[in-house]
Amino acid sequence: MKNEKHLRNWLTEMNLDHPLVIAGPCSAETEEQVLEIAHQLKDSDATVMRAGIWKPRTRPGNFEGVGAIGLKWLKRAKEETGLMIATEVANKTHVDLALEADVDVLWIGARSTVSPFIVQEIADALQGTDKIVLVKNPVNPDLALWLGGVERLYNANIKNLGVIHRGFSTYEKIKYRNNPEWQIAIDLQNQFPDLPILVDPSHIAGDRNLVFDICQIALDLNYDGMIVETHHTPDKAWSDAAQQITPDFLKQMTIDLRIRKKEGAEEFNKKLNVMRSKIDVIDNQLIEFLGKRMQVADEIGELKKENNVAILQPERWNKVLHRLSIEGEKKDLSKDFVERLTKAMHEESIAHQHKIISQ
Ligand SMILES: C=C(O[C@@H]1C=C(C(=O)O)C=C[C@H]1O)C(=O)O
Repeated sequence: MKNEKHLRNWLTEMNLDHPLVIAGPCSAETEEQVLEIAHQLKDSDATVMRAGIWKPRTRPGNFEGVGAIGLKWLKRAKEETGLMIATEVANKTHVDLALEADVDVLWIGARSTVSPFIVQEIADALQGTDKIVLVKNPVNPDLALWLGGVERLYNANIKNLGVIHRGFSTYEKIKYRNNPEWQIAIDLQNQFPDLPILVDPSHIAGDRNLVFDICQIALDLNYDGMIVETHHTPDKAWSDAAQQITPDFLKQMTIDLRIRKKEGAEEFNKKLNVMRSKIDVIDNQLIEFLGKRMQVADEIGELKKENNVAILQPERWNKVLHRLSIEGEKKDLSKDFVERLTKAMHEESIAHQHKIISQ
């Protein structure tokens, strides 16, 4: 699959003057709930209403979705409000039932994207459909697996495609439920600038108080829209209560979010170019200094070789890490960034010395 302009046709044809909004509850719970939310979303920016019908949870024993009956409720919501409807599919039966109910947008969940078997089954069941199919990132930070999922659909002649960035699982506790790892989505956009990308702030955040900020970051990174869990009484939701927002909150949020221009005017460009040349000079210096650092690491490697001393020196390495994190703090660099940078430098100097010692 190559990037092609036509990848965004389905989105362009929606003719929206704002980012695409897909909103609705984590799970369809009752017919009344689905219809109530649909009517509250009717005069919002939402074009599509979402609701989970089948909800396999991390651990069994929780509410696992209402099943196929929920599709009837969604269909009724569509008839009454004109909203398009969306749900998650995870196997051929789901696809067949969703197509029968004329669901407009189908998405593949993060736990399905990890499995090429499942994605292929879904792709085969959807073969040639003109429905919109969105692929959530896999739970693990693996861009090839994510794109592989999209490609399986593309190869099954499904042309209305997009991706949803919902963040990645981590073992350590972090501020977010799922780590956004924005760089992965940026890499995806670099390879496929015309493949529509939506943010799922609800699953990244796990907390409704963070939803706005995540949407703003995504818009600043040129995302095309958002899929947001929205419930009329979020605290009473049967699943993911903490991360759902109300339709009113959504309406205010889409007013408050700042949509920035892709490019600026002439005066802006002049100033920008001056600043960018400064960055270019500094980047060159950084590379030059890194090269110099590696030359010294090479000399240390020669010395270690002559004296038969191990490459990794944990005590020295810990001192370097500690010293640079203090220096970084003084320069207003985040601890996390300095740590990652220092580790990357260390890895490179270990690789250099390894090459020397094994010669
Ligand atoms: C350069 C050395 O080798 C390794 C690389 C280090 C670094 O890049 O700063 C530090 C300690 C060693 O693990 C060294 O021993 O000083």
